[in-house]
Amino acid sequence: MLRTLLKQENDYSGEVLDVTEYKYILETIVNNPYEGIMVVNEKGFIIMMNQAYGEFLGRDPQKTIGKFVGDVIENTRMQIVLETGKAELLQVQRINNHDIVCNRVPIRKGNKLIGAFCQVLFRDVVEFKNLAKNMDQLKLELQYYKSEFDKRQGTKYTIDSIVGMNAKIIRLKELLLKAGRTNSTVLIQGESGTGKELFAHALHNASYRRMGPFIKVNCAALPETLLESELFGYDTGAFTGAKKGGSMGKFELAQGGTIFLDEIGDMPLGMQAKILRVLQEREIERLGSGNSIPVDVRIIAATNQNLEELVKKGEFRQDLFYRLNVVPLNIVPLRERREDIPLLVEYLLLKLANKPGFSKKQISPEALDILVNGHCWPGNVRELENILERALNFMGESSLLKPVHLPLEIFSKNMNRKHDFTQFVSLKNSLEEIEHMQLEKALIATEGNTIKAAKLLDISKSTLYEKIKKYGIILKDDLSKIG
Ligand SMILES: Nc1ncnc2c1ncn2[C@@H]1O[C@H](COP(=O)(O)OP(=O)(O)OP(=O)(O)O)[C@@H](O)[C@H]1O
Repeated sequence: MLRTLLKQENDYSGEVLDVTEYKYILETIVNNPYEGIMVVNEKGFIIMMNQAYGEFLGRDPQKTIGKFVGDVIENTRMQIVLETGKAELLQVQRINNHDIVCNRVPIRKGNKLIGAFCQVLFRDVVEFKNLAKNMDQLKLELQYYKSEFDKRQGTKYTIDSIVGMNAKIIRLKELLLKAGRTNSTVLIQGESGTGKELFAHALHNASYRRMGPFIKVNCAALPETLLESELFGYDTGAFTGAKKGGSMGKFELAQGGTIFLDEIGDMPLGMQAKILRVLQEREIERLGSGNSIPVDVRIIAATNQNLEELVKKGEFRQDLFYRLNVVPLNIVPLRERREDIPLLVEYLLLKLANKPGFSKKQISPEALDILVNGHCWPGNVRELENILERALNFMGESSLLKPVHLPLEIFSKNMNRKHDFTQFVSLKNSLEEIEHMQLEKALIATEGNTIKAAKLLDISKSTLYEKIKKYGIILKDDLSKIG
């Protein structure tokens, strides 16, 4: 019948097994030395027992044939399986002082139950427990690597995270989307804190590689020898202390995804030659191995240095520069797109509000005016983010970010600034505004010490208290509560 089945159900064009071969295969399976197998008829009499089961019982299997199963095997439940007709899988059964793990399965011919078989999967539950333990361990390891992998991917930013309506930023976003459709190498240049990494994340997420890994390498952070093994991995014995079995490098980890070579301008010349080779050949060689491994990786490089200048000085390879600069993205410094500052402030205040300990705050027009017009932003968006975070720390319970909450150097530079929005403010109001600011500033500078603050402002302590009351300044021991 099995033979007919094979003939009917298989389109398999190879040779069909004949009955003798089939019998041989089945016998080999039944007699395999790793698994005890026993078969009973519908009445519970043993009709087959393999050598492995016999050895485990310490009996000659042939001599068990025809005996009632309950007389041969301790704690057997074969009769129950025959009664219920239900399989019992992965059951623990105590035999010869061992807790074995077995399957008990009924055998049917049509609707009729004609017997059952038992399969000993583990001769001791300890074996099984060890396996389960190993599996738990593997599950934990898998979870760990998964979370590490997700962390490495860490591409939480998309094109929508790039805030800005400046024409150059819009053009850059368009370029980014176009580059997302290709596999071309991208070189992102821009001052520190302009958002180069943000653009790299967004590009990865805008590309077909978004489901693949995003692997970042800081080329400035490691000495040449370490950088090489970090990038290309190594084989067993590549150097003293090399892990047995070797290790994958970042290029291999980035297979199918993107590798982000940050601070490429700081890469040593020797390494530059090796990166050039990867760009040309699209393959890498682990340290200490003669074998090439093909890599399917998109390369994004970034630097805050002027690479062309470095090329002129002989500190950066010209050929590598050309290879990297296929799609150039030059990020505009913040001082050249001041019109984006209000948008960025709004976005960053929201972003900060999600951090523990912070809540949503508004910014006063005066403070915003200072941020837009009163500072040159050498640290770009990162500096703006830091300044806002610092201000939130100073503000305490106050809901409005005022100039006084800005860092001293920015605040003092802008003390006399005529705010753009100030059209016709009564003299009384503007004087009060300045007085209020000065009071808060002095209290911040003296960490809430009223004697020192009064001295700084050249007024008496009682006048200081009067004014504190007038402007509703909350004095708390904690400086951060001054609002
Ligand atoms: N256009 C933008 N919109 C929103 N957030 C931005 C923008 N540009 C930068 N940021 C934020 O500013 C911070 C600094 O950005 P990022 O780390 O990408 O700068 P970078 O140019 O890579 O800096 P570095 O050269 O120092 O490595 C990040 O928190 C980033 O999210």
